[in-house]
Amino acid sequence: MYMQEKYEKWHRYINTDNVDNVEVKRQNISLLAMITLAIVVLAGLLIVNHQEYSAILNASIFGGLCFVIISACIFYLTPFQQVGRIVLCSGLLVFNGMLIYSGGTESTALYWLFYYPLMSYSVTGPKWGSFFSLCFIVIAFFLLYTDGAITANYAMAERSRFLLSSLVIILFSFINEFYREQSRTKIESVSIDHKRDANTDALTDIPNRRFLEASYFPYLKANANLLLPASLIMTDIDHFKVINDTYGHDVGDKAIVHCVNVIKKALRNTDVLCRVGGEEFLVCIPQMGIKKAEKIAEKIRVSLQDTPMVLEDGKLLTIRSSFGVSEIVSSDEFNSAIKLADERLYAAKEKGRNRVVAA
Ligand SMILES: Nc1nc2c(ncn2[C@@H]2O[C@H](COP(=O)(O)OP(=O)(O)OP(=O)(O)O)[C@@H](O)[C@H]2O)c(=O)[nH]1
Repeated sequence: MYMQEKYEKWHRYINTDNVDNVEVKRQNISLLAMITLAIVVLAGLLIVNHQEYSAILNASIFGGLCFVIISACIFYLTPFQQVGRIVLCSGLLVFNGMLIYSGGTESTALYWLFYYPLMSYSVTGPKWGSFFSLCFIVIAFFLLYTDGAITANYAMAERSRFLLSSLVIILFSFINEFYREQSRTKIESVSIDHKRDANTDALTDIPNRRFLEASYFPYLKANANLLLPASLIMTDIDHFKVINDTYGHDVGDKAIVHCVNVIKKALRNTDVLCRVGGEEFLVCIPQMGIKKAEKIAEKIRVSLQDTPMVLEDGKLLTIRSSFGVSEIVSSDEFNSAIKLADERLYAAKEKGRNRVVAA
């Protein structure tokens, strides 16, 4: 869910799952590919070659395999997915150091290590990818250029070419990942702005009916244990056509904004006010039964009646409204609760308007 301080509280309920999901999927697929590949290659090497390998090489391959399995468990079995990614990259970093140290079969270990910067950027993103790549280069430099630090037998030219080509890979991995991240953030913010606009009523700046169906009701359903019972208050300005016909459409628009401001003042920060029709609004009140909601509706009715709109010539225009209240007890009742609130609203109109009907 989207949350940013400059926006109003209801914006955080706008469903942005499809915006964030693609990036998470990309990182997860990279991780899955890396885990699968690492398990197949490391287990295969151990099974086939363990008799030919030195003890330190067998130990480093086995240690690498354990790290991969531990990180896969953290990633898939706990909520700490970034920790799983970091454990994987840390484990493979240690494993790479041990490979450089032992040299692998006939000191060919360096050929196996170019994957690491690419993998760490792809799995953990630009910041952690740079951190792991930097550690990788520092460890490789130390091992390759410290006399007696390793048992492997690399040619001098091989050492310098390995470090240089690793640096080139790191540079391009960084550029790639950094700008991909920037463009993703930009696209994400444009996409979120579009979503926000599509969920907002242009005249009043409050959420519209689409917000209810696409974002808010799914949010209430997902958190039913915490937020239900909830109540709905449907309200419709009385004789609004007369206001339009008497004062003009512009004053009609201002009257709608005036009502929104008055209704908002009677609500809590967690309540959501939506414009669901021309002069029809729906208030959603989580964690509230119908009895209390009826009182809130009455409070709104009275404050609308007692807060006339000031016209341009200074005259006062009293706006009244009718209300229908219903309750959502379980998460399959959203549509029926809206229908019931609507029916009660029209019962209030039938009974003479400017009243609340809740039964
Ligand atoms: N100014 C303005 N008028 C609107 C807007 N949306 C709808 N309307 C008008 O609101 C009026 C609603 O009229 P009706 O549905 O007959 O309802 P009413 O006059 O309020 O009568 P009751 O609801 O029965 O009390 C219509 O004339 C619409 O054109 C809007 O955004 N701005």
